[in-house]
Amino acid sequence: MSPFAPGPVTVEVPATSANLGPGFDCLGLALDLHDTLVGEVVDSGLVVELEGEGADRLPRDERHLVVRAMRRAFEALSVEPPGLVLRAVNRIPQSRGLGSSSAAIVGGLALARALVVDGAEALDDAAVLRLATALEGHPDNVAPALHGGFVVCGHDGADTWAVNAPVAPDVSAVAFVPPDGVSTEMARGLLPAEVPHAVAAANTGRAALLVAALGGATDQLFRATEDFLHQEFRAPAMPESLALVHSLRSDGLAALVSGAGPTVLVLTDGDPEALLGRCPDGWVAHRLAVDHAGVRTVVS
Ligand SMILES: Nc1ncnc2c1ncn2[C@@H]1O[C@H](COP(=O)(O)OP(=O)(O)OP(=O)(O)O)[C@@H](O)[C@H]1O
Ligand SMILES: N[C@@H](CCO)C(=O)O
Repeated sequence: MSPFAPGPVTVEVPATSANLGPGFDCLGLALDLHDTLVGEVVDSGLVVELEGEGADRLPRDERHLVVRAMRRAFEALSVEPPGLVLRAVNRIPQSRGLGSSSAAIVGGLALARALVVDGAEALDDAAVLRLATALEGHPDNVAPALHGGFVVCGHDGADTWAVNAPVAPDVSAVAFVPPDGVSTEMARGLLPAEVPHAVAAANTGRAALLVAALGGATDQLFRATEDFLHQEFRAPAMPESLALVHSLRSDGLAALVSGAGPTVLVLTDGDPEALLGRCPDGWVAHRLAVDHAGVRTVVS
């Protein structure tokens, strides 16, 4: 009997915003903007069809990140498909700090396990989180892409963990996406090896406050999105993003650099429409609700 489920199988995977200000590498939020992946096991070969964001740039062979993630999942499940077709409709802007690589990784792992009979039991969410974190290098985008909602997460040499925390129903976000990207790898290279104890202490307080603020104490969102660990260090790679963050914050708005940037995200418990006029020329503004589902298989 074939170990593979009859295809094609479709998964949808959300964009994510990591850090959210002070939660460097440990806080992330899933957002209502999705890539769609359709996969099928066939007799031979590899076909990759792309539409939308990155379709003119991304490789259409084994180097494609979704394909690499799928291969990793098949390996973990001890199966090897004779051939594979992947169709991707990409809506998440890439290299902008909205978790596109994590969406590709989590989407690829989820798609592969859905293509294997009993794959979801053999490769459960905890296993997907471990594999995805290993591929991405840190968990704060992959965890919300997997689970949806607001996630507190971390990893060390032995363990990877992710816990959902509540989000007040009136919280939503506006993302201001600049025309040019910055690679996460490059942005991580700008960070210092050490910070003073007082800086670490201040940042810890803001991160803890953010959990309470998103959970309902929304009058604290402005203070709770203050960061001391990464945003300013990355300014040389994204000066316009930092200028926009400063300008929005000077008006009391809970603005932050999304992930490794350069997108600027504003968290609000008010009318997001009112923020759209702050979008710089040439940038694109997205009003984004919180995604509570995480990656999901679409049953047609
Ligand atoms: N949908 C996709 N399909 C295939 N590869 C992708 C896809 N999305 C991203 N990638 C790969 O990941 C790279 C971008 O990853 P990077 O971590 O730099 O940015 P990001 O994930 O968009 O931002 P952040 O991690 O700050 O949220 C792209 O250059 C591409 O190689
Ligand atoms: N925590 C990560 C998120 C981007 O992937 C960073 O800021 O580098």
